[in-house]
Amino acid sequence: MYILGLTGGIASGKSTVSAFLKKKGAFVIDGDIIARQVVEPGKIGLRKLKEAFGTKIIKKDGTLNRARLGKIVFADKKQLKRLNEITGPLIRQRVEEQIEEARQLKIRLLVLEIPLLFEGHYEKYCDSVMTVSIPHEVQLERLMKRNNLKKGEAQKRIKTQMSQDERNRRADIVIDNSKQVEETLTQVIEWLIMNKFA
Ligand SMILES: CC(C)(COP(=O)(O)OP(=O)(O)OC[C@H]1O[C@@H](n2cnc3c(N)ncnc32)[C@H](O)[C@@H]1O)[C@@H](O)C(=O)NCCC(=O)NCCS
Ligand SMILES: Nc1ncnc2c1ncn2[C@@H]1O[C@H](COP(=O)(O)OP(=O)(O)OP(=O)(O)O)[C@@H](O)[C@H]1O
Repeated sequence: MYILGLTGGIASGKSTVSAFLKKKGAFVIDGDIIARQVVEPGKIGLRKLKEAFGTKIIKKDGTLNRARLGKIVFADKKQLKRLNEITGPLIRQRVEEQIEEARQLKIRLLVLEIPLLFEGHYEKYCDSVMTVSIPHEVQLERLMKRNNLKKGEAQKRIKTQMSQDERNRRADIVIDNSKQVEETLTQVIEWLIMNKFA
């Protein structure tokens, strides 16, 4: 089984690329989905978050108030560290389990889509790492639009992550997503063909 790591800054286009890879037959493990599952009602993750951040981050229906927690952690590094210490190990455990499940299924191409791939050293599970890259201004614009954030808030979120230059330096493949989606997917197809997955 070939494991391709897929990463990129917030709103860079990872989901766009991974949806395409899925369409082309890859099996995708999505870090953002796992991050949501580990804090579902009844899970130990949610209990720990409640202990750390208080009941103000829990909605009336018992689910996590993601917008409220996001406001707290993306404005304060210490709080973000606290969040990561709680969710990080839970996410890693599920990722490792899902990699094993994929091995049993004899999957040929497994995509590990993890926003904080290098920060969490997930490259150690991967045969190679692809990063989706866009200029800072485009990233800011797409993030503000998608998450309905003010410029300052969007800038803060971007700043909590590794710089794009650093990520591009560490990755094996850099996909430019600054133009039309079709142009982005052409680069992905080229990689699939070169590596005999298409
Ligand atoms: C803070 C939370 C509640 C905000 O929820 P929200 O629905 O607004 O965002 P969502 O989960 O869809 O994440 C959107 C993007 O934010 C960025 N992001 C998420 N968590 C983090 C983090 N801890 N550090 C830096 N960037 C992050 C990623 O680029 C991610 O793709 C949520 O992101 C969370 O629980 N984060 C901790 C889990 C985690 O580390 N997720 C990353 C997956 S490896
Ligand atoms: N080439 C493109 N041109 C214009 N808009 C794009 C392009 N690629 C992606 N987008 C838009 O930018 C936003 C971010 O894309 P996407 O959700 O794929 O990024 P992501 O890296 O998965 O984000 P996150 O990690 O924050 O969840 C989306 O609203 C998407 O529709």
